[in-house]
Amino acid sequence: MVTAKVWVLKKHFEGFPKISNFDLKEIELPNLKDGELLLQSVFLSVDPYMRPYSRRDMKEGDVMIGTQVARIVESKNPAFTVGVFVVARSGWRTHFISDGKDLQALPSSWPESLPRSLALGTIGMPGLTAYFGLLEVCKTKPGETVLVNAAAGAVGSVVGQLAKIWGCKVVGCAGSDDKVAYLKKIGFDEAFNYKTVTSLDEALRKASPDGYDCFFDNVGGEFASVAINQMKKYGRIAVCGAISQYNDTVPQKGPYVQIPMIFKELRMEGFLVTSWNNRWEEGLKALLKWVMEGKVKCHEQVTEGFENMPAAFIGMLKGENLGKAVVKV
Ligand SMILES: NC(=O)C1=CN([C@@H]2O[C@H](COP(=O)(O)OP(=O)(O)OC[C@H]3O[C@@H](n4cnc5c(N)ncnc54)[C@H](OP(=O)(O)O)[C@@H]3O)[C@@H](O)[C@H]2O)C=CC1
Ligand SMILES: O=C(O)CCC[C@H](O)\C=C/C=C/C=C/C(=O)C/C=C\CCCCCO
Repeated sequence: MVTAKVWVLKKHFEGFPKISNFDLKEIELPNLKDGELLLQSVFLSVDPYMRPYSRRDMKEGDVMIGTQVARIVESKNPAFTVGVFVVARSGWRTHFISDGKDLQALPSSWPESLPRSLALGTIGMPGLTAYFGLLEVCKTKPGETVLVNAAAGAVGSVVGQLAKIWGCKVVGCAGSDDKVAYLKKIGFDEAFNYKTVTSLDEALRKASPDGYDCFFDNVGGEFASVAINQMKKYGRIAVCGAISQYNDTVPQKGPYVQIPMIFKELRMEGFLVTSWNNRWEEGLKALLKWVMEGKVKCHEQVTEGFENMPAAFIGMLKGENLGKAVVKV
C-alpha cells in the first residue's frame, strides 16, 4: 500500500489565501486494478487560476486543483510503461492512481537535458496561453507595439519573447527592479516597475509615445483602465487574466472603458487557452523548438518540498516568483 500526501482546501479563501486555509492529509492508496497506473508527482504547478477556480469548482475538504509532472511507478495498463513522465491534472498530491485517460505524455522529442518542470510552464499551459493569445487573439503583425503586464511571469515572459520573435516592439511591466532587469535581459525593448513609477500613464507614454497596437492583459483593474487609453486605433486587447482582482473581498469599481473602446474601435477579447485544446500539440512543438534554439529563455521559481505548496502558491500571488512558480517534491 502506498501512502499519498495531499493538500486539501480546509476553508475557502477570503481575500489573500493563508496557510490556515489548507490542511495536509495522508491517504492510503488501494492496490492497482487492471488498466490502472500508480504515479508519483515530481513537480507540481501553482497557478493564479487556482484562486478564482477554487471558489467556483471546489468545496471545503476537496484536494486542491492543479497539474503536475509525474512519473509512472507501477503499471497495470499495457499502454503505459514504468519510468515514463507525463503531465496530469490530479491536484496537490504526492502520489495518485490514474486509468491513463487524463494523462499527457511529454513530447517524444523532449531532450534529457531539458528540465521536465518546463512542461508546467514555458512548454506547457502558460506557454500555450502566450502562444495562442498572441497568435489568435492579438494577431500581432511585424512592426507593431505590444504591451504585456505581469511580464516576468510564466505567461508574460513568453508573450514578450514570442512578440519579439514575431517582429514586434515589446513593452513589459513587473513588480520589482530585479524583474525589470530580467525583462531587458530576455529582449524586452522597454520595461518598468509599475510599483515604483510616479505615474503609470506617463510610464506607458514614455515607453511607447505612439501608443500600443496590442495589449496582452494578465492583470486587469486600474492598470488596464490606464492602458486602454493609450491603445492605437484598431488596437487589440487580449484579456488573459485579472490577477489584480482574484483576491478582492469587495469587487473593484474601475472607470468604464466603453468610450475609448468605441472611439478607437478597439477589439477586446477574453480567452481561455483551453479553447485551442485541439492545437496544443502544435503549440508545444513550436515552444520546444524555440526553447532549444535559445530564442525563448526560461526561468523558474522552484520551491523545494511538498510541504511548502501553500507557501509557494501564496508567494506567487504576492509576486515573489520570477518566471514560472513550481514546487519540486
Ligand atoms: N486565460 C487563460 O487561459 C489563462 C490565463 N492566465 C492568467 O494569466 C495571468 C498570469 O498568470 P501566470 O503567468 O501563471 O502567473 P505569473 O507567473 O505571472 O505570477 C503571477 C504574477 O502576477 C503579478 N501580480 C500579482 N498580483 C498582482 C496585482 N495586484 N497587480 C499586478 N500584478 C500582480 C505578480 O507579478 P508582478 O511582480 O508583476 O506583480 C505575480 O508574480 C494570470 O492573471 C492568470 O490568471 C494564466 C493561464 C491561462
Ligand atoms: O481543472 C481545471 O479546470 C483547471 C484547468 C487548468 C488547466 O491547466 C488549463 C487552463 C487554465 C486556465 C487558466 C485561466 C486563468 O488563469 C484565468 C483565471 C480566471 C478568470 C476568471 C475566472 C472566474 C471564475 O469564477
